Amino acid sequence: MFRIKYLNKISPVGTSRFDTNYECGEAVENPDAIMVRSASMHEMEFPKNLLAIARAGAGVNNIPLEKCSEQGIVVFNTPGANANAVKELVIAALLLSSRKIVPAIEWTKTLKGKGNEVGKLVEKGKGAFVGPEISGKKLGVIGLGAIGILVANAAKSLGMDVYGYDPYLSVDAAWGLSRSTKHARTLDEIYTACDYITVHVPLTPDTKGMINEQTITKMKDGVRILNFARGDLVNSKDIIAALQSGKVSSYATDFPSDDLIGLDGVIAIPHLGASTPESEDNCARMAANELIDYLQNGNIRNSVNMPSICMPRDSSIRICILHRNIPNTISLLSGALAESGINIENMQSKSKKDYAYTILDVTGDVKDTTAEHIAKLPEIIRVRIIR
Ligand SMILES: NC(=O)C1=CN([C@@H]2O[C@H](COP(=O)(O)OP(=O)(O)OC[C@H]3O[C@@H](n4cnc5c(N)ncnc54)[C@H](O)[C@@H]3O)[C@@H](O)[C@H]2O)C=CC1
Ligand SMILES: O=C(O)CCC(=O)C(=O)O
Repeated sequence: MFRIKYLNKISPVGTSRFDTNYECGEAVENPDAIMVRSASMHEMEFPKNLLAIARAGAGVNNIPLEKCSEQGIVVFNTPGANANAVKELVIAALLLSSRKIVPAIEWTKTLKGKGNEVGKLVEKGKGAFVGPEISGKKLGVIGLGAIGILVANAAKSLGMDVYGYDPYLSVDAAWGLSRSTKHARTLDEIYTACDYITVHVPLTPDTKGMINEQTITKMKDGVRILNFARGDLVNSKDIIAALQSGKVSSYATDFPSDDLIGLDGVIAIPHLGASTPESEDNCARMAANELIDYLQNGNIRNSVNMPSICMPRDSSIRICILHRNIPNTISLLSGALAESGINIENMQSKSKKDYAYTILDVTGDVKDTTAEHIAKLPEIIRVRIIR
């Protein structure tokens, strides 16, 4: 029996994947795995037996990755599963930021009760809400991952001239990108050329505050900025100053903070990027499948802190070892198993930065003490025997 704790509401399309071998829910104690959306886990103490965390979504800045790696906790996310939902909201925000739609709707509400005068007042007042078309304008997309690519391609089909910047662009992503997207080799190319700039990078120490006074100064006067990635990518104080000076004409964000709410030019949305039934279902399904395959088979797919390994089961006993990425670890492992008379039928080992994962399908007399024996070897973080 595995115990799965939910830290947020997870779509039943995912949770229904767990059969009677699982006890699941928000009240589950001492879990083997956790499913989470945006809840912050930075202050949490993890139980010793916690094997995995699945983020039903893309961003993992709410999870203490290094602490998880050190404790042998595999962290999964669901790449691309909510990308279309975010893309659609970003396209909506491009139009909202251009056409002054939100203040216009608010103003229209003030006409309530004016009776037959409404039509006349509308025609008289609408001039305050003129805003440019997006067609023919330059859009800079920073970060061409699952979301950035969809935004770039959709904007292209709406007639925009799209510039993309991503120094780590994957080959798969490059194949998916419209060929007419202009390749910006530096951020400055985006900043100096674009009328609209949208950010789709993860929040990391490198990207934190990347939109700030210094970078805004390089942008065109009246630039419109969209942030549907993470609030801390943009320095709030600097964007507020730029909105007040008119340098930035609009800031659309999915991450409101107290200082931004209600300011002229700010379009603040309550983190709705992934809030569609389709994306909630996709993320939950993918996250549940990742957990099930890891808990039952030791396979790792879409982990952000450990290498991916998926190996078909070759024998009824599988030994899964998370360890540090240090030379000679594999030979120590195979030596220890040989000493215990255990034969390796099949194995895979992969590393990711400082960590590595080895799966061994074995035959022989694997005792419960075998795991304890292997765990005593240097650089081993966690050993699991799956029967
Ligand atoms: N508003 C919302 O509800 C949602 C927000 N997000 C946010 O959007 C971010 C992106 O999501 P996905 O596109 O699904 O992730 P992804 O991992 O597919 O794409 C991220 C891209 O950013 C690129 N990148 C990383 N550092 C960069 C840098 N310094 N400069 C330029 N490019 C850089 C990577 O190479 C990658 O191609 C997530 O990390 C998350 O924070 C994601 C889903 C929903
Ligand atoms: O689960 C959510 O609603 C948030 C989605 C998100 O921000 C992400 O996937 O990074």
